[in-house]
Amino acid sequence: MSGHLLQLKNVTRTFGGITAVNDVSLHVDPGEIVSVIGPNGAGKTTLFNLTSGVMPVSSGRILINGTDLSKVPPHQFVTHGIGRTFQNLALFKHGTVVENLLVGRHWRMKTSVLDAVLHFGRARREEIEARERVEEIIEFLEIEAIRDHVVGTLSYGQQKRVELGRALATDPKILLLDEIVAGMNQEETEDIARFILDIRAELGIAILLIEHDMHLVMDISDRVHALNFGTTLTEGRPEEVRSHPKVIEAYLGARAARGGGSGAVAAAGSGGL
Ligand SMILES: Nc1ncnc2c1ncn2[C@@H]1O[C@H](COP(=O)(O)OP(=O)(O)OP(=O)(O)O)[C@@H](O)[C@H]1O
Repeated sequence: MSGHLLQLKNVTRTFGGITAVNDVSLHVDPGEIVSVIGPNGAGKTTLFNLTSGVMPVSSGRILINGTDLSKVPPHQFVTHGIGRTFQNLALFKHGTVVENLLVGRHWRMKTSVLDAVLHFGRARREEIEARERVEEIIEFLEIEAIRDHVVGTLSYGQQKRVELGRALATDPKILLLDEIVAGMNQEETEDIARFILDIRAELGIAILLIEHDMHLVMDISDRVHALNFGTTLTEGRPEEVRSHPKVIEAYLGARAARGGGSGAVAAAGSGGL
């Protein structure tokens, strides 16, 4: 058994002729905040999709607390403690904040519909627990004022916070955050940074994040894993990775290929890469 909370061992994913993720190994220990960085197309989202069970690996292994997830059906990754947010909001826009958070909770509840009929008492207890947990998360994320608002009417920053809440409602051991601050203003970004640190400190949840915002990466990460063309460039403490020649080259190469700077490159540049 490995001592790591999450461990990816030589993970590869191909799409036809494209190797989106190529022999990547990484780990996250309890209480750690680890970031995955890399220019557009580096394989970050694919790596997240593999880690959260959205798609299977072509080869390699993913372990959580030493348990190999290769035989675990995708929808059960969540019951093994892997929670995530998505790059494009994946909330139920017509539902309220509370309803969206309850959906997250239900993803990990044990009671099936048949169980609910046969064991009404247990189902009811779980439902009460779910509502209590959702209320705790609402308080934690300071979204009491919008708890009964329809999600589609909320600002983008608020919706992102609800998505964070829905992922927390699954009671993850590790939370995968896919570009959580993309499209946010500075104030919203600072709020999210604070929540990420609080999630680790107060809830004891480890975090793996994909992030283009280099200020955020440098501020909150314990370790950074840099990818390019699906392959690990380097891994280490934020300042080591930022100044690593291969990382600088990858970002400059991406900028040159694009004929300027945007997205990852601009963010990386502004972060002093
Ligand atoms: N479903 C798919 N089918 C075919 N190719 C894919 C698929 N998903 C990703 N790819 C390819 O895999 C490579 C890695 O893509 P991925 O989206 O993982 O990169 P990324 O680092 O997340 O990029 P970005 O920063 O733009 O989100 C790209 O070349 C992409 O075109």
